[in-house]
Amino acid sequence: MQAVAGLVIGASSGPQYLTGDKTAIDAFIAKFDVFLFDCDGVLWSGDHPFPLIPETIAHLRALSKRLIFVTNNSTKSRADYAKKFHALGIPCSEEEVFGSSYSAAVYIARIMRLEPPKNRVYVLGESGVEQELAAEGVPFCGGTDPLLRREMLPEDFKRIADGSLLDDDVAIVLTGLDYHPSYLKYALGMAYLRRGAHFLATNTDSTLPSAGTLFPGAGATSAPLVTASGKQPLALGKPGQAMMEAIEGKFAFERGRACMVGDRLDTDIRFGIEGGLGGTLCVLTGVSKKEEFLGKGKAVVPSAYVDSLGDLLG
Ligand SMILES: O=C(O)[C@H](O)[C@H](O)COP(=O)(O)O
Ligand SMILES: [Mg+2]
Repeated sequence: MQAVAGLVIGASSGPQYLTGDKTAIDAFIAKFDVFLFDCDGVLWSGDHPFPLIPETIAHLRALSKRLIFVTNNSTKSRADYAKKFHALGIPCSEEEVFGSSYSAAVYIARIMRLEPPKNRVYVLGESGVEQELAAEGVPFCGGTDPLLRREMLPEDFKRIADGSLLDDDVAIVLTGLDYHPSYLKYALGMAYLRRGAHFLATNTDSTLPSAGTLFPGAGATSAPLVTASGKQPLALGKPGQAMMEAIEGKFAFERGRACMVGDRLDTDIRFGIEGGLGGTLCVLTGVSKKEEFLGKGKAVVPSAYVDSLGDLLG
């Protein structure tokens, strides 16, 4: 069974527990041609891969499964991720990575298509966002600009109010996971939103699983701007279906033969279920715990779950 509140799909026998059951694991894998893999909390925790990840990925490739790595972590570009995969010994090509920073850049460049010069993006986030915007030819400012990594000075209030510190070509404010937030960066973001800029986010995950624990996520680093502006951003990562359409457009797969593998119910599993995928697999090495989906009346329930991704080796 997999479900989102009010929408129940398949037999109501609850999610299948696969760990240790080789027959069930092989039968589950055989149902799918394509696996969409979340990254943080599934493949690794920060820079620490979970056990047997390279072997599991190689096993699925040997079964001719197509693999797409779908992460909400916007701090890295697809090129950065290909390097990380390589460094961790996980076979993967840049083409197989689809991150929320890429999703946002594609949405801005190919869907919004704002006319220059008033098409610049003010970024609250890290270099992954900037790299993907640059790859799509979208101009940007803010982000990793070292001039913004400083204290807010008294004269900054006046210069933001009179517009002399603002870029008149900014038409979009885009937030992502930001490891360098500052009052100045929020004040500039607020000023652009008050001027009518579109408010977008790569993702709004509340927490980031890393080093075996949880840290503030992208949603936490953009929250001050949400509170100050009273506006909610359009999120272009999971569980948003704009990302699913973009992935399907790029990889052309049959949704019924695809499985979403993730550690987070409100992003990964919801993404797979609302996307009408054939199945969802929850991995218990990250954010969500089995108590959150076992038992009656649970809002988001995966098709199956394992303790760790390496359990798929049986
Ligand atoms: O705060 C964040 O951005 C998220 O915690 C992080 O992006 C999650 O990445 P994912 O699990 O989708 O790879
Ligand atoms: Mg995750």
